[in-house]
Amino acid sequence: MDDVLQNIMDHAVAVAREAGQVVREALCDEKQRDVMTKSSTVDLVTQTDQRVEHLIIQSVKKKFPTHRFIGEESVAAGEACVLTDDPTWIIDPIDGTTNFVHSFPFVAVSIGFSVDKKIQFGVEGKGAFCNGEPLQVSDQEDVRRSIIATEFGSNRETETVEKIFSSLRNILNIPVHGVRGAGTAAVNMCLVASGCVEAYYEVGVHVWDVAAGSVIVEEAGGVLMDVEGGPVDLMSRRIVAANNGTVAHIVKEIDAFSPTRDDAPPTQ
Ligand SMILES: O=P(O)(O)OC(CO)CO
Ligand SMILES: [Mg+2]
Ligand SMILES: [Mg+2]
Repeated sequence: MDDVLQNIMDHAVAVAREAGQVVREALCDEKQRDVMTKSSTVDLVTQTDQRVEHLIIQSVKKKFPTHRFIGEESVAAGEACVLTDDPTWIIDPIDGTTNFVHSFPFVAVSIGFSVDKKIQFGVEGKGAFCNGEPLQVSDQEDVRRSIIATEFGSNRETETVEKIFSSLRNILNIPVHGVRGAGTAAVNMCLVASGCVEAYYEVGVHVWDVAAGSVIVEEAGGVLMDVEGGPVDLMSRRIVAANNGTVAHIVKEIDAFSPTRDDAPPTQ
């Protein structure tokens, strides 16, 4: 990794730790978990999500004034969600806001960095690390001996819920050892990267949920694909992250659908 990228990554790690401390403290303070809603009554946000995103963006702007941002709460406030070739920070200040609101203790600050539309950190084969320890995906080849992670999302339209349950039924009937969900895409992807979950799939995620996790999974030796088996498209709101191509065959059990893309032009 060249010095410029290393410098950017060091800043990302420092600001993520600072943001993590704010989230950790807010978890113990009911006032900082006051809930508001966004696209639906189950799409939650708090002042802490907004405050943490502001903290990260301001900190990065000071050091890298020409860089661009895609931030979950900025997009919710009306900013465009467009990935260009420019250096871009893709930020989810709290991934797992529903967990956060309920003090269910699995949340992540998720920060990805892209140049030329490719997520950069770690792409040069340097590996993925958790507190300095290298991460490695599971070597399990048999999906029947696997744990699969997924989530139910925040879309409660009947047709969507039916498809989510249809996929879940198919996966359970393989049969797999178990199905789990941490309530955060970023943590689910880190569970794949760390080898305790073989695969994670979801339809309905956003680019800020999966940008950072995608490179962590790949650097830990895993594979990414679309839920219909093609190449992953981080703006498509569909993702499979697996330990290897064999377990990734769960794609044939997924009842795929296509939510509105993150980079779709806003409807008037
Ligand atoms: O808590 P957030 O950031 O809304 O993210 C959810 C999915 O969109 C969990 O990954
Ligand atoms: Mg999120
Ligand atoms: Mg979030």
